[in-house]
Amino acid sequence: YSYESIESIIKFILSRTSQRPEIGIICGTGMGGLADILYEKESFPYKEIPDFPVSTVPGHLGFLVFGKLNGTQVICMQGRFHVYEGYSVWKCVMPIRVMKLIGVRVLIITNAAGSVNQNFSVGDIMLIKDHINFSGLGSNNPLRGKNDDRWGPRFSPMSDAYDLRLRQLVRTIAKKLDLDKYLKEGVYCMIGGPSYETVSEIQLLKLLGADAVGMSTAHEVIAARHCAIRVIGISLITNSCVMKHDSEEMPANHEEVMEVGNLHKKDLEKLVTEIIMNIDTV
Ligand SMILES: O=P(O)(O)O[C@H]1O[C@H](CO)[C@@H](O)[C@H]1O
Ligand SMILES: Nc1nc2[nH]cnc2c(=O)[nH]1
Repeated sequence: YSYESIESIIKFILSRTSQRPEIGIICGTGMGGLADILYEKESFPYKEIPDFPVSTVPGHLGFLVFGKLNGTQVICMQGRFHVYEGYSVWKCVMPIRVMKLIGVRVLIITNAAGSVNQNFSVGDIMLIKDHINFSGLGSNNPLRGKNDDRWGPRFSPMSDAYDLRLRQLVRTIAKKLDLDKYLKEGVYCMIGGPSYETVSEIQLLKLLGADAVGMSTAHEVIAARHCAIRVIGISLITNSCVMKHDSEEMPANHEEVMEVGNLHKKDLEKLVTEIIMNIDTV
C-alpha cells in the first residue's frame, strides 16, 4: 500500500463518519466485545472498505468501529490480521497507518496469549513492557521495502516501544479498579503460528526471557511506533503453555482461548474504559 492508497481508503471512511478519534483499540481474540463500551457507534465491515483485508479467524469479527466513551472518540478494530492467515506482514499492519491518518495518537493493542512465566495464571492481564519479535528477527518486518518518510524514518528505534508513562497509568488504574491482583507485567513473544508451540519451543522462549506467547501484536507495534503512535500493549493470559514433556496437561486450543477471552472481558472492558478516560493524547 502506497501512502496515496492509504489516503484513498481514508477518504472512503472519513466521508462516511464525522468522528475523528485520537485513540485506537485493537481487539484480541475473543475481545471484540471491547467495542461494546462505545456509544454512538458507526461500524464498517472490513469487506466493504476498499482494499481492506478480511478477518478469517474465529473470535475476530471484522469491523472497523467508531464510537464514543464519555465524550472521547475512539476507533476500534474488531478483528485483526495475522501473518498465518496468509497476509503479508505489511498488509497485516495497514489498518494502523489508516488509524494514523485518521489522527490516532495512542493505540491500545490487546491480545490473547499463553503464559510462559509460571507465576502467571489464566485470567491474568499482562501489561506488555517489551516484545521479542521472533518471526520478525529475520526479515519478516512490516517496514521491509522502500521507506516512505511521510510515515517515519528508515530505521525505527524500538527500545521505548511500550510507552513508560502509559504503563504507569495502566498500573495506577488497575490498582484503583482493584484489578492489580491480576495485573502482571512482562515480555510478549510473537511467533508466526498458526501451530502452537512444542514443549521444547516453550522452554526456549522461557530461556529467552519471554513471559507470554502469541501470534500477533509485535508487527502492529512496529508499524505504530514507526509513525509515532504511542502504544499500550495488554495480553490476556488465556492458557498456560505446557512446559514439560510427557505432561498430561491440556494442549493449547483456540476454543479455550476464545472462552477465556469471553470470561474475562468485563475486567478488560473496565480497564480499557478507565484508560481511555484518563489518557492524555498530547
Ligand atoms: O493475538 P490474538 O489475535 O489475540 O490471538 C491469539 O489467539 C490465536 C490462537 O488461539 C492466535 O491468533 C493468537 O495470536
Ligand atoms: N502462540 C500462541 N498463541 C496463543 N494465543 C493464545 N494462547 C496462545 C499460545 O499458547 N500460544
